[in-house]
Amino acid sequence: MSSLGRLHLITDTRPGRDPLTVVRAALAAARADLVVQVRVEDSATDREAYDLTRRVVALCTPYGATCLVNDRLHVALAAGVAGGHVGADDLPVGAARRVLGPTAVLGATARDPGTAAEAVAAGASYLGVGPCHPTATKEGLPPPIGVPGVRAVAEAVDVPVIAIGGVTATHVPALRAAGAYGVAVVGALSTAADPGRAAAALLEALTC
Ligand SMILES: Cc1ncc(COP(=O)(O)OP(=O)(O)O)c(N)n1
Ligand SMILES: Cc1nc(C(=O)O)sc1CCOP(=O)(O)O
Ligand SMILES: [Mg+2]
Repeated sequence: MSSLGRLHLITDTRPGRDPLTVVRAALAAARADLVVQVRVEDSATDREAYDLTRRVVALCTPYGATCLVNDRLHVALAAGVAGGHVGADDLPVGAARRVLGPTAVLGATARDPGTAAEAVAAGASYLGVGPCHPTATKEGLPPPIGVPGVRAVAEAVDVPVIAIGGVTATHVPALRAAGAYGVAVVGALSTAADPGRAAAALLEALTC
């Protein structure tokens, strides 16, 4: 079975957010079960992405947690992280696999079974599947696919399915029953009054 962590925290770098404080709290709760995906605003420079990634790596390493980089695979390679995540506007999955190499963790966004199967054939080692539920974190997404949409993808592939989009701990049982291996969240941790407690609740729901 995959050793990929089940709780994926995607950094919230919007103005006024404090991503490293959230990462620290989540690591204390989820330890090696945490995957931190460094995702910066499109307007951020590569230097800013690299600097944030290096700081996240320094936090993750003592816990054995995994760090990935969203979109910017050159930053992932330069920072020495475990891999990256790509979607429809990024490098194609096959090209991303060539960039990262055969053993890297490579996530791909898939919203339907056909796209999911193609991504796996091209080298994706996990899939980000959503949006499961409405979310205010990202604009321009298609309508939510819901739990049935996650199930349809999970039934079509044999790599871990990470459900994303408006996910909170209360959604996790249904998503797991639909075949999700884990979840990826922004707001459930970055807007929580107590991110450590929120991470513990998500992890408990994912592993109970
Ligand atoms: C785990 C996970 N799933 C989906 C996404 C979305 O990636 P993408 O479609 O490339 O959109 P951006 O995040 O780049 O705006 C993700 N990042 N992680
Ligand atoms: C970055 C991203 N990608 C999505 C997709 O469906 O591809 S949903 C999303 C935002 C997830 O944030 P939250 O947990 O706050 O809803
Ligand atoms: Mg992307």
